[in-house]
Amino acid sequence: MSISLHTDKYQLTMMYAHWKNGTHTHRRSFELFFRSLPFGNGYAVFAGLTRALDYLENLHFNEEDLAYLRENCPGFEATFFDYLRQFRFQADVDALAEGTLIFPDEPLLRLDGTIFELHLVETALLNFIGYQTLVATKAARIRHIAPEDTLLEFGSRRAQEQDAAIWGARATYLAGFDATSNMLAGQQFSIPTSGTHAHAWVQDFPCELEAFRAYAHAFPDSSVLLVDTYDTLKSGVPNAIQVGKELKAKGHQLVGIRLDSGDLAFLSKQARTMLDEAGLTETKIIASSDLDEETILNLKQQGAQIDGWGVGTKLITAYDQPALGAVYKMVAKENDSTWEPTIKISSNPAKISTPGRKTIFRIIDRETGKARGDWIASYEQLLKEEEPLTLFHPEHPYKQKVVTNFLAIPLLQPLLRNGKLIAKLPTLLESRQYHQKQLQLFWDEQLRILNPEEYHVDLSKQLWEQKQKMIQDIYKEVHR
Ligand SMILES: Nc1ncnc2c1ncn2[C@@H]1O[C@H](COP(=O)(O)OP(=O)(O)OP(=O)(O)O)[C@@H](O)[C@H]1O
Ligand SMILES: O=P(O)(O)OC[C@H]1O[C@H](OP(=O)(O)OP(=O)(O)O)[C@H](O)[C@@H]1O
Ligand SMILES: O=C(O)c1cccnc1
Repeated sequence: MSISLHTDKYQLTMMYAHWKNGTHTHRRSFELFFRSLPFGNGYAVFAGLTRALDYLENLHFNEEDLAYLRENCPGFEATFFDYLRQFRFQADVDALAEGTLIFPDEPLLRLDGTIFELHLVETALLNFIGYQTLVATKAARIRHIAPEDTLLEFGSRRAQEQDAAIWGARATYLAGFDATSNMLAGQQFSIPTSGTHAHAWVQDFPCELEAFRAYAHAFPDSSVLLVDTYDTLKSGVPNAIQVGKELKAKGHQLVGIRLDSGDLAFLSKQARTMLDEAGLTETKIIASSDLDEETILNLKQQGAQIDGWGVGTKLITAYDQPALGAVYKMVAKENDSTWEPTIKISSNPAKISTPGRKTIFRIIDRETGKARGDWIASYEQLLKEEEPLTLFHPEHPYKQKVVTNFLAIPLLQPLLRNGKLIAKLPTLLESRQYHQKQLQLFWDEQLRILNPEEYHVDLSKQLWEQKQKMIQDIYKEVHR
C-alpha cells in the first residue's frame, strides 16, 4: 500500500508552488529534533527510524494517489501530476541509531535534498519518530525501576489504532520490555510474545476450578492463571494452588498466577505466602491493572511480591504525555555547492533554531567510561581528541568545563544517499542490546525517573557564534 499521501496538504501546496516557480530542485538541508524531554525524564530513547527509512525508500505516487490528488487539488496543473508520477525520494539522510539516548535540540535526522522532497516527508517523519520515541522512553522508565523483572506489553486494545499498537510494541521491546501480547507485532518484528488468559475463560465454565483445570490441561507447563474473577484470596489463589499441586503430581509446573485488580501489594504478599506454603515456590506472580512506572515503584516500596508486570494503557498511549513535540526545521540552503546556514527566529528564545548542518559527538571520559556531554558542531568542523575541548552552556556561556582524555563518538551516521540505503541496519535485537549499552554511558543520577540530573548538550563555539551573529543581523534588519 502506498502511504505517500500520509502528509499534510500544505506540504503539497508548497511543493506545487515550488514546481510552478521552477524552484523545486533547489537543495536544502532539514533537521528533525525535539525541544523538551517527556515525562520529566533525563533522556529520551530514539525510535522510529526503521519505519522512517522504509517509508523514504519506498516513497512514490501510484495511480490511485494521483487520481485522488487530481480530484482534490483543483488548482494544480495537470502536468504536475506527471511530475509526481516519476517522483522518487533521492535525498541524503544521516541519522542516529535507534536505541540511542537523545536530548533536546539534537539533530536526530539530517536530510539533504530538494526542497520538493524534503517538504513532502516532514509530516510522516515527525509522526513515526515522535510517537515511537515517546513510547520507547516510557518503556525505558519502567525498565529502569524494575531492572530484574519480567515486563510484558499488553497495550494493543487501548492503543490509538493498529499502527500505534504494532509500532508501539516494537518501541517497548527496543527499550527493554521482554515480550508483547500482540501477535502481529511478534510476527512483523520477531519480538517474543506472551499470553495468559482472560476473565472470560473462567466465566465460561461452571466453576473457577474447572476453568483452571481445563486451561492447565491444555498448557501443563506454561499456564499463568488469572485469579481475580470472583475473589482473589478466597477462590482464585486456592483454586490455582489446587491445580498447581495436580500439575506437580504429574511432573508439570504451574508457571504463574496473574493479579488484575485490588490492592496488588497486599494480594501479592498473601498469594506468595499461600503458594510457598503449598510448595509452589517456583510459581511466579504477574500483576496487571492500569500500571505505570509510578505505581510499580510504589508497589515495590510496599514490598509487593510481584515478579512480572503486564503494562498496557499507560505505556502504549504515553498516557501522561501523549506527544513528543518533535519538529523539523530548515537549517541550510545550497548555493553554488556550498551550504549557507538559515535560521528561524521566534519571540520565544527556546524556539530559535540553530542554523547550519550539524553533527553530534558524544564525549566519553576515557577514565570513567561515562559521557561528559554531547557536543554539537557544524558538519565540517573537526574534533581532535588529543586537544582539550571546552564545553560551555549555550544559554549561559560562562558555565564551562574543559575536557581532556576523551573519546568522541560521532552519533549521526550516513544512511541514505540519493534515496538508497548505503548502510546495513541493525536488527531490532541488536538495537535493543545497543540501547542497554547506551545506558551504561550515563550516571545513575541522570537515569533516575524523578528530577534527574541534566545531561549537558553544548554547541561548538563556531556554531554558537554563528547563531548569535545571525540573530543579531536579523534583529538589526527587522528593526532598521
Ligand atoms: N498497593 C497499591 N498501591 C498503589 N496503587 C495500587 C496498589 N494496588 C493497586 N494499585 C493501583 O490502583 C489502581 C486500582 O484501580 P481500581 O480500583 O480502579 O481498579 P481495580 O482494583 O484494578 O479493579 P477493577 O480492575 O475491577 O476496576 C490501579 O491503577 C492499580 O495499579
Ligand atoms: O490495565 P492495562 O495496563 O491497560 O493492561 C491491560 C489490561 O487489559 C486487560 O483487561 P481489560 O482492561 O480489558 O479489562 P479489565 O479492566 O476488566 O481487567 C488486562 O487484564 C489488563 O488489566
Ligand atoms: O496475556 C494477557 O494476560 C493479556 C494480554 C493483553 C491484555 N491483557 C492481558
